[in-house]
Amino acid sequence: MALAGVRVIELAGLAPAPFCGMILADFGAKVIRVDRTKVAMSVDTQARGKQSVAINLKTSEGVALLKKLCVRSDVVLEPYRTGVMEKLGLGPQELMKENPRLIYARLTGYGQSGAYASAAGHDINYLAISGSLLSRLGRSGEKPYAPLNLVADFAGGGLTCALGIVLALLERTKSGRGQVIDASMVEGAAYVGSFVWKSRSIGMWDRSRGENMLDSGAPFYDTYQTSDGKYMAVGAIEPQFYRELLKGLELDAGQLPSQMSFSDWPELRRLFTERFASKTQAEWSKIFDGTDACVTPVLSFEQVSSHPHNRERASFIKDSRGDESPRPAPVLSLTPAEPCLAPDPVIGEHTVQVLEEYGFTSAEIDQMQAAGVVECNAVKAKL
Ligand SMILES: C[C@H](CCC[C@@H](C)[C@H]1CC[C@H]2[C@@H]3[C@H](O)C[C@@H]4C[C@H](O)CC[C@]4(C)[C@H]3C[C@H](O)[C@]12C)C(=O)SCCNC(=O)CCNC(=O)[C@H](O)C(C)(C)COP(=O)(O)OP(=O)(O)OC[C@H]1O[C@@H](n2cnc3c(N)ncnc32)[C@H](O)[C@@H]1OP(=O)(O)O
Repeated sequence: MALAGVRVIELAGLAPAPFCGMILADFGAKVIRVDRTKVAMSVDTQARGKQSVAINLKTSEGVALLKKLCVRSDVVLEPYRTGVMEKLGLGPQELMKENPRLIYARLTGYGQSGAYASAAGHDINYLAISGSLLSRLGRSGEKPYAPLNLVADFAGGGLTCALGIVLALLERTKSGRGQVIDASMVEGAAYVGSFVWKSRSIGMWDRSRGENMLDSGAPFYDTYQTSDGKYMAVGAIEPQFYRELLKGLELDAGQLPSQMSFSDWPELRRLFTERFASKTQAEWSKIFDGTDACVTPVLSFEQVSSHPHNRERASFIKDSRGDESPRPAPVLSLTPAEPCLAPDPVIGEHTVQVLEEYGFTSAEIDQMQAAGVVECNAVKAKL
């Protein structure tokens, strides 16, 4: 796999950093998640392929231990509020002094500087501050709407940070040096939203929220309920695809206003709504599959892996417990990801194994466990 041989120390966080760690693990990195001790259960639902070491960083021995792990690692990924790592004596200066090749990835909401740097926040706040995004999301006449926590946490945060890490690893092959990555979810989300910013120049966002072509304003770019309470997604933007949409809906283009007549959009939407409500999702799929109308069923969790397209590409995988999740993307022809199918690690499951790999003796591990510096839960995990 592309990242085989790369060692990552991931400090346990909420959502974006775990996703970043999972991407690296899926593509072959050895990812060691550092959990707190005395925690009943991990909230990391994106722990695929990771190992867990439980270290109490509120002890000087725990801090010294983490430093030792970082000396022999390629990447440290930290998800804490600005200044937390420095307070622990684990800031970039300390860790990179001992390992100048270390890539120090800091994944935060607001970045390492600026008025909000040390404030608490979540996806919705980062999306709000990114400006172009939250202010533009939502239906006409309604308040802004946050679309799950996908944009800031995962696209702007976890994914962007993973890109930064891979870029830094690539650069290190030339300079031999690591670097600090300041991955701010506000900036990552705004960057993901570059299209919104840069397409203002062609008038894409001249109208109010929810009244433009791609923000649910246009009737040909929206979802419609079917007679069985399911939905179809319509993305028939280009005229040739729009013609196919009308054909499938059995609407006569000659009797309708022009596609791009804003003032007629409400009437067109009413017509489309009425038509879609007359058949089931399966019936509409049969009509539109194999056409260029850009009309697809809105699939539920239950439907997704059995949809013919996803099934053919094996786009969803099942782990050893039978739980389904998306296959890692993209697909690399030479070194594809090989996602681990074993259950996620419990906290401290790999403490002994990892510390032994990093050169600690059994006696040293026992001593740290007795002193409450580390927690080893391997036996519990096998029960
Ligand atoms: C919208 C998403 C968030 C969704 C998350 C939800 C999925 C989950 C949130 C709550 C979960 C539920 C809850 O936990 C209760 C149940 C628990 C049960 O086990 C499972 C079911 C639950 C219902 C559970 C279910 C779900 O998991 C939840 C609902 C997001 O937007 S995520 C993005 C958040 N933002 C960031 O990541 C930006 C950067 N980070 C921050 O700004 C802050 O970290 C943050 C997130 C604001 C949290 O601030 P906090 O004050 O709590 O922490 P920090 O200031 O960062 O400091 C960390 C302190 O911890 C110390 N520490 C770290 N590691 C160790 C260690 N190994 N040993 C000892 N101590 C450690 C560190 O030194 C800091 O200590 P100090 O405060 O003293 O400096």
